[in-house]
Amino acid sequence: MNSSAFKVGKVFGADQATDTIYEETVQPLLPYVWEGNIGTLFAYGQTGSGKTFTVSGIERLIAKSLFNESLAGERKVHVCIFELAGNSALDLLNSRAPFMILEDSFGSTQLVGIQERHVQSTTELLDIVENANSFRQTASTEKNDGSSRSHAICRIRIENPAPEAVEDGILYLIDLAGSEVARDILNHTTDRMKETREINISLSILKDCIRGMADFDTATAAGRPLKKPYIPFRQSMLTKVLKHLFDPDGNRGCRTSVLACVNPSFLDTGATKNTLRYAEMLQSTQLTQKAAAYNPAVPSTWSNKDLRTYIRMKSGNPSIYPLDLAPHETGTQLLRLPEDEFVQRCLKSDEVTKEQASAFYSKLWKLHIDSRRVVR
Ligand SMILES: Nc1ncnc2c1ncn2[C@@H]1O[C@H](COP(=O)(O)OP(=O)(O)OP(=O)(O)O)[C@@H](O)[C@H]1O
Repeated sequence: MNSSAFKVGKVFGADQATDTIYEETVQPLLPYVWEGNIGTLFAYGQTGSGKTFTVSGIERLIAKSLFNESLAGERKVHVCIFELAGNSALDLLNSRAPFMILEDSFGSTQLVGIQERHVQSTTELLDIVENANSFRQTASTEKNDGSSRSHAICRIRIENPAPEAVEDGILYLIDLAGSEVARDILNHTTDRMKETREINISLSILKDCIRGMADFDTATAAGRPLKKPYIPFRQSMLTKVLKHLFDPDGNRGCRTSVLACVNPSFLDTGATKNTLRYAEMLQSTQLTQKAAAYNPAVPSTWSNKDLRTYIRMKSGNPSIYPLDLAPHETGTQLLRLPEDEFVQRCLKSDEVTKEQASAFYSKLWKLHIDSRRVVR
């Protein structure tokens, strides 16, 4: 017999409960997300290896943790749940209505047309998750009678109502569709073959992104960073949603836990080795981004202090009072303000005219758009 060794963060055996997996992999993400960062959990592995079982269990445990007293500070919790099947993005909280996945001018992924629910208790969140799961597309495969034939994503957005809060925290819980090997798809119909092909394409783009990040990290660690890695995250809807992990120009703090699920059977050895190979690659990559450093030409990197300095220096004569225009906002938050409100705030400063305020709004936006061109 040949044996193979893989280095991963932690190993959980068949006798371990989902609670243990949750405590060691996902619970540590919660305080991080609570403070305005992005946490991601994704489960991958071949069909029938326990992804849906584990992620559903974790969703239930999160519903309990989010509303207990251990996380300090007032927050609002918003949830949306959707699936990515083939080339469609479908809203599981709105009877599988289609919606679009787009990128805004700040480089953030936006789910346009999806329904997001404000939840205030564990029971409410549990009901929503259960309701969404009942809409999920499943079918029987050789390995799993209730196999998920789509990627299911639960996005929990944590809004901090405090005025000085920076960004909303986001937790993504992702149950990927299972990969199937050739032996298991011999009896599939044409439609099922097409579906399997689409699943395999999106999983393969995910792997390309992981490999791209791993190569970049290895080169950087060895002191010879690649110029700018090409990571094909815009090639599938799944990796567009996971853009925060793969975009080399990303500027949000994020941490990720990955569950690599395997079947302990002799016939599945090939698929298991493949899953573990990527788990090992992910272990060294860690998919952790740091917030972008301050750049005077990129308004989305400005703190409130940087923004106030810019307003003081560049708002013209008479100058706009920084405290009137941006009492606590960052560069990104000020840019997201509707133009009317921006102008109204400027008009609080002595002798500032509407024309001057509008011109300053345009100047800031021009700088932002130019900075996006440089970033790309
Ligand atoms: N830890 C576990 N304990 C008990 N039963 C489990 C466990 N993990 C999975 N199962 C059972 O194994 C079967 C397959 O699991 P599951 O549907 O979670 O696999 P999957 O990886 O999501 O598959 P697919 O990719 O086909 O959707 C289910 O009947 C599930 O209840």
